Amino acid sequence: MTIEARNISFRYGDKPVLKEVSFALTSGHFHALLGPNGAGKSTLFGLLTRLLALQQGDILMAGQSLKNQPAEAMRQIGVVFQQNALDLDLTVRQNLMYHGALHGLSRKETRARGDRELERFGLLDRANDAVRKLNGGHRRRVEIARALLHQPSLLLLDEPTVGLDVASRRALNDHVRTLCDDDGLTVLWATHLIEEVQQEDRVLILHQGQLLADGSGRSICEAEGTRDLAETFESLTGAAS
Ligand SMILES: Nc1ncnc2c1ncn2[C@@H]1O[C@H](COP(=O)(O)OP(=O)(O)OP(=O)(O)O)[C@@H](O)[C@H]1O
Repeated sequence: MTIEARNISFRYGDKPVLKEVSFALTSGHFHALLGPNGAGKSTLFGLLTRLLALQQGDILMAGQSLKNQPAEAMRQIGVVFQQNALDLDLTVRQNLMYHGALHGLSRKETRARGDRELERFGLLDRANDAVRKLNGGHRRRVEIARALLHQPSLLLLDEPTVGLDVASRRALNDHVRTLCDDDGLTVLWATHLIEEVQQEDRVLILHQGQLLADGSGRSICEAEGTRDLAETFESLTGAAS
């Protein structure tokens, strides 16, 4: 189950921001969408999540066209946006129950799935706490648990570690990798932080709206003749990591 972007171009007014971007993700893998600030990552996320309307090209989610079968396509994805989108005054479980209801899941089903996710995330004992009492890393975990409630095959995360300390960033990144290994989830993780990307990852480097590299971290470095991804990123984008 994968995402395929076909020839995506996008402009704000007369300003081109994405230029003929095409890629196909590999099922069950962790993909890093790496780009400096302003590269167009959030715009691409906006298109993948239908916050923005496609202007040119199409996106297939597990084979469903965003243009022609938007409801079916959207059911395939779970999304974690850059900004925290939980209700701080509701408990962890209430946040999950509400999301389950939005997806048409029964209360029983939502509770069972929610508890299973919370347990995996080591947060089941916090289910009845108001989200406000959780630290930033735990709040993000609850958001991921919520994004997985309707059992999507694809998980999209837009700079999910913004505002977290180094240890929480690493824990979150490791956790999402485990989801790929354990559940066969296909992940697209947007970031401008090279330390969140590993040589084994599929890496898509976006710069000024163009996809400059697409392949395993290792193969991209070999093609560029660089020692590591940090050097590759700097040589392709001019951005120091
Ligand atoms: N609503 C908008 N109207 C006009 N220009 C915009 C708008 N949103 C973004 N842009 C511009 O589009 C370009 C790409 O922005 P985008 O937010 O997609 O990049 P990004 O890679 O996500 O960067 P960041 O990490 O800073 O969010 C930037 O030059 C930005 O200034």
